[in-house]
Parts: sequence; C-alpha cells; structure tokens
Amino acid sequence: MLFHVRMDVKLPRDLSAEEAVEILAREKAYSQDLQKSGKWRHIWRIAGQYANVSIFDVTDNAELHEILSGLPLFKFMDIEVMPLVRHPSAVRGDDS
Ligand SMILES: O=C(O)C[C@H]1C=CC(=O)O1
Repeated sequence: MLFHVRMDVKLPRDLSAEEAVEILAREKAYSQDLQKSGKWRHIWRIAGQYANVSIFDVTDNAELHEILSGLPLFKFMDIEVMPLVRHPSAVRGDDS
C-alpha cells in the first residue's frame, strides 16, 4: 500500500545543540535504512519549510504506524497521512 505522508518538524527551543545533533543523526540513519529497504520510497524537502513530503510503500496501516511512531523525531512532528490508490487516468502501468 502506498501512502503520502507530510511531516512538519518543530524542534523545541530548549533542545540543546548536543541533543539536536544526536537525534538528527538517529533520524537520518533510521530514514536511510528504510529508504534502502524500499519501504520509504521518496522523501522531498518542502522548499522553505522544515517539512518533508514522503511516499511509503508498506503492507498496511499498522506497519506505517509502526514506522512513523518509531521516528526519533516523532514527538517533535506533526504528521499527515494520505492513503493512495492508482488514478484511473494514470498512463503508467506501475508506480515508477
Ligand atoms: O528533515 C526532515 O524532514 C525530518 C526527518 C525525515 C527524515 C529525516 O532524515 O529527517
């Protein structure tokens, strides 16, 4: 199942520089592992915002929830999820 996910990051003002560096490194490793696995298919920065738009390819809602709630930055994010289905006018036979 494909999902469009928007993540808006709001780091607390009182997060120390050391904590920020550590959590961002963990977030990057977590994200890149999932990208290599094929589950996190796309990640795009929204220009001018500390936010991204991503496409996930996962088995079901439960797996998506497990992945998103495991994000090191999860507690500092607003997350919006949209389930996707193929558009009947799409000219491609797959989702490449
Ligand atoms: O920077 C972000 O958009 C938040 C987060 C998502 C992946 C990652 O490495 O950081």
